[in-house]
Amino acid sequence: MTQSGVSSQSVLERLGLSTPMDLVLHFPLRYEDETRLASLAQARPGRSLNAEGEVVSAHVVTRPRRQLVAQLRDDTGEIQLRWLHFYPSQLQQMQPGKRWRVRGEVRSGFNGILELVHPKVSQASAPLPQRLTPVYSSSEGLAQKSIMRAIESACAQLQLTDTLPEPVLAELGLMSFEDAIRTLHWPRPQEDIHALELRTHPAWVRVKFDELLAQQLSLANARASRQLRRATPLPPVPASKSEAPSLTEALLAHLPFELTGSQTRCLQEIYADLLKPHPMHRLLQGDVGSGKTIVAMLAALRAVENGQQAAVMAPTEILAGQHYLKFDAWSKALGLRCVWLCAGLGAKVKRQALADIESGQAHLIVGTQALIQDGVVFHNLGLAIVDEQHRFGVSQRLALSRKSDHDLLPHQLTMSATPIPRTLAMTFFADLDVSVIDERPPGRKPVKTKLVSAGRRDEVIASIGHAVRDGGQAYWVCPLVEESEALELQTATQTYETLASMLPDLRVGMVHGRLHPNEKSQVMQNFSAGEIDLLVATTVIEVGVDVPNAALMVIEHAERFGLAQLHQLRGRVGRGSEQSVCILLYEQPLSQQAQVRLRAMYETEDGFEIARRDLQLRGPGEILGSRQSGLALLRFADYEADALWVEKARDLAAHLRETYPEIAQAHLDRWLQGRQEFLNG
Ligand SMILES: Nc1ncnc2c1ncn2[C@@H]1O[C@H](COP(=O)(O)OP(=O)(O)OP(=O)(O)O)[C@@H](O)[C@H]1O
Repeated sequence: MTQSGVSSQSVLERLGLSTPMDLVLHFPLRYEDETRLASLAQARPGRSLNAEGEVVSAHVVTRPRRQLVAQLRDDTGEIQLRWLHFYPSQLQQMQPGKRWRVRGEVRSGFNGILELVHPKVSQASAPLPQRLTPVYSSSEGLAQKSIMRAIESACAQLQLTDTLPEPVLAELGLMSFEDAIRTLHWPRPQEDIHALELRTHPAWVRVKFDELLAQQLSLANARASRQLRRATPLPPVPASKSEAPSLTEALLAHLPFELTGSQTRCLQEIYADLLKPHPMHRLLQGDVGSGKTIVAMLAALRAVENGQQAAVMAPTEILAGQHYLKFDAWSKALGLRCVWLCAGLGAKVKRQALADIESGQAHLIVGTQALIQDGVVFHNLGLAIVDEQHRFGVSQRLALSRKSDHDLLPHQLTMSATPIPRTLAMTFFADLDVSVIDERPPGRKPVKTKLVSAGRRDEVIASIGHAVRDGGQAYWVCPLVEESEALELQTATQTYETLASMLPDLRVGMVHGRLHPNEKSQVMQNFSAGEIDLLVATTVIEVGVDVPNAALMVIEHAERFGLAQLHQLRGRVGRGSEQSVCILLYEQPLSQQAQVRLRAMYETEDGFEIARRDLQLRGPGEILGSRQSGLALLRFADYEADALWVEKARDLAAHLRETYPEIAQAHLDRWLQGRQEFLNG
């Protein structure tokens, strides 16, 4: 029991330390060196001191407040000891003539007198510890000693045997597990405290490597278990005897453009997966406007050609609606039926849609989360396409895959317009195969980005008037109000009214999150059809909106938006052959972070570069979604600083699984203890 009466066990559990492995991996925050004694003359302000001496005097002073002050002396000098709160026993302890060992941080007190405030006091001449003293993060009611004892007993219980064979350690230049753990908890005096605290010490390298290895093994297991699942292979279907072109050939002939090399390569990668009797699990990445939609449609057609259905799910009605417009137009051209499903459908239309999905009359189905609701029964779902997957929870993503019959899983293609560097993707989405569209359709001019201070708002409004009178269309993106959707709507409405009155000859429209889905898609359709000149919008237009004639975008209060979000928004322009302009209106003063973001937007239009800078600003967890990326599995390793080890861990994981599965299992078992995330990858 601890002083407060709470058991140490329950405090440890509150700290998340419930298994022996949790305790073994509860490393010190810092260390103190009590293995050497210094003389009092060596005391320096700001440094810690471990010294012995004799009490010369001790008394209680009452001004400015009651406190205990003592003087300690050795052959070289003196130091003052001070307690702001004290027990009578401490006054007793400090009787003149007694010798003590004291330890603490030296500070320069009143009149420059060097002193230790609340020093640690122990017997003089006691043997010095042989190891550096660890200091652990703790919680009220749990003494450092109790944590140390718990860790010691956990180490004894686990025995710290190595999961990796000697030759592997030698080849990688790694310390043994036991040495690493002992060094981290009880370092020898000669160890480099700095490297230990900065987590660059070889002992840290070993722990981080073990963690990365467990992560890679876990992801590889997830991938392997997918290989055991079955899916219907979707091979190319030869054109019919009548020599009519296949659906794919017909669509390619119908398109007003040729696929880029990048699109073709990604499509080939998808086709190769679809040939297999296991479910595809591929991420299609491409910068904004790189042309992912047509690649997804061609993949969907491969399912349809094989007599299977394909479904496309997107996280917002606007995005799903944009996809639907395209998929439906292509379907009509091919004589196929594409069905739309979202929450706001009227009862009759919904009934018909559900019936068509179940009977197989619907070849393609596009919609929102409504697709994974209980009432939706697919006739035979061969391919599930999920857009902007990081916006869905894991269970929602998987739910669509489970919408197939029996034990056959559909193939799964996820799409993302938030490109992350390829190596990062391969490392952290190790359970996904990745295709990247890294080329833009030809003829696109780079978007001109201008940073304009809010003081020049009126000039900007006037320039919209000019652009529209020249036949263009424009977006005006309203400020993000994170705290309140209602306030955001209010701002949008005011902006709409101001712009409409300042630009009376323009047809101004407005779209925001609170609109009924049908109204939203009506506004978007009107804008696409050129019936609206200026669209005032909240960030609902962030993803997927594709109106090539809109070549001007103004983002108000650009400093409030995240970098990825600004890039997505800007991606709505620059989709036609016209020169596009994106005006970032900002309000002074700018925070340091906002300056970095706006500068990045000004300097580059490359989504991968933007993603790289965003990673630096926000760290990967925010961007990738920590749960689905395997990042949740990492407590110690850092994706960037330890990139070199990530690759080695990946190689070793593959080697062990192939050649020494029992070692792979033992390693994973050790790291699994208490870490549920490792269980299913
Ligand atoms: N190979 C191509 N050549 C010319 N235009 C193309 C090509 N591929 C796609 N496009 C056109 O480029 C525009 C952008 O394509 P798409 O909407 O698929 O981009 P995206 O990758 O989905 O981007 P976002 O994530 O921003 O929506 C569309 O108007 C599309 O018709």
